[in-house]
Amino acid sequence: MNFSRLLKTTSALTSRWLCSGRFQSTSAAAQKLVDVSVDSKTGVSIVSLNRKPVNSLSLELFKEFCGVMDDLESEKVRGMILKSSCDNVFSSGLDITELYPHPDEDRFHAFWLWFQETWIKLYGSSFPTVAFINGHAPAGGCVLAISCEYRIMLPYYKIGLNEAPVGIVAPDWVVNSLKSVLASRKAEQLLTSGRLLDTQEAFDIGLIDKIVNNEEEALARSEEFFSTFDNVPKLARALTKQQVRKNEISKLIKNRSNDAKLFLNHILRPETQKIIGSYFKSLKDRKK
Ligand SMILES: CC/C=C\C/C=C\CCC/C=C/CC(=O)SCCNC(=O)CCNC(=O)[C@H](O)C(C)(C)COP(=O)(O)OP(=O)(O)OC[C@H]1O[C@@H](n2cnc3c(N)ncnc32)[C@H](O)[C@@H]1OP(=O)(O)O
Repeated sequence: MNFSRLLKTTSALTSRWLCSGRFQSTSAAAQKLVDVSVDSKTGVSIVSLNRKPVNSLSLELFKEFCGVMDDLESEKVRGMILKSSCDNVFSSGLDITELYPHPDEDRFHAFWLWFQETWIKLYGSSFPTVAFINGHAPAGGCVLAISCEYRIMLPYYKIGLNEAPVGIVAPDWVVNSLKSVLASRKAEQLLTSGRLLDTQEAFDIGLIDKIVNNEEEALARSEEFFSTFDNVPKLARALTKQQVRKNEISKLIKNRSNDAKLFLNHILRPETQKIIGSYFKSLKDRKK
């Protein structure tokens, strides 16, 4: 099966979950979790995550994001910049309330499939993608950033995969996305320590590509990146990118339901619930 078909294909079980209307947000019409605008100068789409206060990643946000990615694919956009509408936070990672306390199993299964779907669409997009990391990007926030092709970050924020210290083990598709950006040894150090790096450290190890001081500079640097493809036929660029990324994506597509079951089992373990619970409490207590 060729890769474009594979991207559209998923197991019957997965399709049933992704296509079912269950877990529809009642306020979806009232509040957009993902905003899209077009930079009139460059024709590039700017996609802003808009789930206040910290863009924690919920099932509803993933669903809306995937819809936006489908639209951008069919409009054949020149490029996309992913950023945040929240002050100081790009994304705070998975919404911990999807994981704790003791999530409803059906919802968690659907939540995980939509997280996978988001990664498949972002990592495998045909058009060029830039993450403008305009705030902190821990855990799932970092996953979104490393799924893009190019990363531009404002100073003095933190980025990294801090799952291990909270008892969470990253799945292989996350590990491999990180290894597509960093050498294996650096990726392992970052994952096993769970350390969050500041902008300068992230730049020094190659986790991000540019540091900018404001949005205007970010748009200019993004444009430099997008214009490197101006003389490359769109289809050849897209197929080449997918050629580089297809093994990881194909592996997940063939293993989606199992991957979801594995994480559900992990999350439901009393020890994992306990660790996530005390982590969440410490997050809340920080402000007291
Ligand atoms: C779990 C699945 C198993 C295996 C999968 C393993 C790996 C897969 C790879 C991807 C998976 C990642 C797992 C995660 O993403 S778990 C989430 C990890 N996120 C974090 O550790 C970040 C936590 N947040 C923060 O550190 C700070 O909030 C932040 C620096 C982002 C912003 O700080 P700020 O001071 O600006 O805001 P706060 O006052 O802290 O936050 C405002 C309110 O929002 C709540 N909050 C913050 N983050 C989350 C979150 N991720 N989920 C839910 N709620 C969150 C915070 O508690 C505050 O609430 P209130 O106090 O106002 O009620």
